Amino acid sequence: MTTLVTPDAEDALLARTPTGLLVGGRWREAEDGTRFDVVDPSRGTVLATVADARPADGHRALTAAHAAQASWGRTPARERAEILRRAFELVTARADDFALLMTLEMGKPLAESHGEVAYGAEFLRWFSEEAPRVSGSYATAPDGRNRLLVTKRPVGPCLFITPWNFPLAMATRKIAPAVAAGCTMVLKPAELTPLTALLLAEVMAEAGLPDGVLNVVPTTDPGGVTGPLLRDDRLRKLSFTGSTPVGRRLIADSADQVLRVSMELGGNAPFVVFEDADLEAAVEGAVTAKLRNGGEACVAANRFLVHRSLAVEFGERLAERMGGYTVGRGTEPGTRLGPLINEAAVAKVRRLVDGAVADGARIALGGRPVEGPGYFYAPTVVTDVPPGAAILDEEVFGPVAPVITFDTEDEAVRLANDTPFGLVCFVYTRDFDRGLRMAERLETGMLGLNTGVVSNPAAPFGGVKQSGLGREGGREGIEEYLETCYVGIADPFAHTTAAGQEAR
Ligand SMILES: NC(=O)c1ccc[n+]([C@@H]2O[C@H](COP(=O)([O-])OP(=O)(O)OC[C@H]3O[C@@H](n4cnc5c(N)ncnc54)[C@H](O)[C@@H]3O)[C@@H](O)[C@H]2O)c1
Ligand SMILES: O=CCCC(=O)O
Repeated sequence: MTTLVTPDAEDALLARTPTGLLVGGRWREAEDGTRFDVVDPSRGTVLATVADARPADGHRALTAAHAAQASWGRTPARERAEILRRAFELVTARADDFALLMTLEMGKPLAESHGEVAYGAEFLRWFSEEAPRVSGSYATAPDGRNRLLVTKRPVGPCLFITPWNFPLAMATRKIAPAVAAGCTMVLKPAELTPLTALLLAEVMAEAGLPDGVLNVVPTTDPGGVTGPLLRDDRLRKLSFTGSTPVGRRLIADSADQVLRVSMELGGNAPFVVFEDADLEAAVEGAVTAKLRNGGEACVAANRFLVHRSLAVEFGERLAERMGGYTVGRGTEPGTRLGPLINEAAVAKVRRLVDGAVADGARIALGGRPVEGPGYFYAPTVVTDVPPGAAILDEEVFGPVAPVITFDTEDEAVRLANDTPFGLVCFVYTRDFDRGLRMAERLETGMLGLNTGVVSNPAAPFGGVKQSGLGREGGREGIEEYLETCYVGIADPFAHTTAAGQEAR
């Protein structure tokens, strides 16, 4: 079989990728020397073994971050910006390495991994430009007397917990604003995809990040390593990206220290197609919103709500387009859909699809795992899904598009909002007023109007309801890492002479 990358090139990259813990600028083994396997989801075989941090390693990492905080926080913003800019250039220069590593450990096709390199690197560039723009204000109180000086300072040492689905971008989306703001960090990457984060840490050091500013502790015991850090009063902030159940628990665990928290959690995105939509554009957007990252994205369209007058044709065209996707290992030419992350993910998708069929839905495409090694599930379109089916309530996190119908705008709004999540909605309509009405009526942090992609480092990414707290990216992203400090100053004219008072 031909591949875009030779096995030798894969081995060479894996051999030069760090596999230790990064603590205080030094690569080291776990305290008890344990390591864990990183698995290739397209084959089920072991790619590498990585040091498996223990609670003592997490403690050391926070000690290093805490020790580095004071001098890092005082480093001029321009210097921090230049480190980020160099990191952007280094990641871009090593795009082939980052892309291949993500394809190997996470499974997405190489072309998509390259897309993530560009996306992830852009957070470094965007926040290199934001770092020198942090500013405060000076004002006179409304009664004309005291002066109000408002400044910003770094929050302090942060803990980052990231998921496996975007191994680079979910890390840079946190690291870049933290560096820009002057915070130090402990990063715990997902145990399924630690290699990309470790390579990124190496590149950040090469870009000039001082020792101890970024510490990385992969572990198979995430609760055991991060729990004590949340209770340690040297930590000032937690930023988490992952599932809502884990996020909910981490918010509770952060309450003891009253930590600042940012939460990027799960979604259940509706993709609404009105009767006046450009149908071809809607199908195109639907394929992107569904199959980007193989459907393993928090912003993946999870429910297709289509006006009854278009539903049959939409379902047929969607099935035709998704059926054209070649499934395979991400390094093989022509592959457009890679494997799911592991066996449990395949079992979950299977349960949801089989459950919908048992409830009366119809399979228009696919509907089953792909035979053979690895964790593949065929592109799938399910139509006539009845209300109440679990597939409409849970994040599918796979290449499955359930289609349901509606008759009126009010019904579309009711169905779209009928979820505890509120991350993103997609709306297709040629009526701009209707688009704006939907932007105001839908309970969501983000809305794609006639587009299937909203993710952009220059935009505030985040959700409402149980999809999270706070925003990443955009002008807002750096604020998550800054504290506001206000200094009240006595009226500078209060004790001046009569002449001085006149000058007031
Ligand atoms: N809103 C967003 O920006 C966004 C982005 C990517 C993924 N996600 C969501 O993430 C989920 C998929 O990712 P996942 O399966 O890796 O999620 P997950 O919640 O299982 O794991 C996320 C991270 O949390 C860690 N973790 C798990 N249990 C923990 C514990 N008790 N204490 C501390 N850390 C713990 C994991 O090791 C991993 O690093 C989906 O729900 C997806 O929607 C959201
Ligand atoms: O999985 C969620 C994050 C995806 C994105 O940033 O586009």
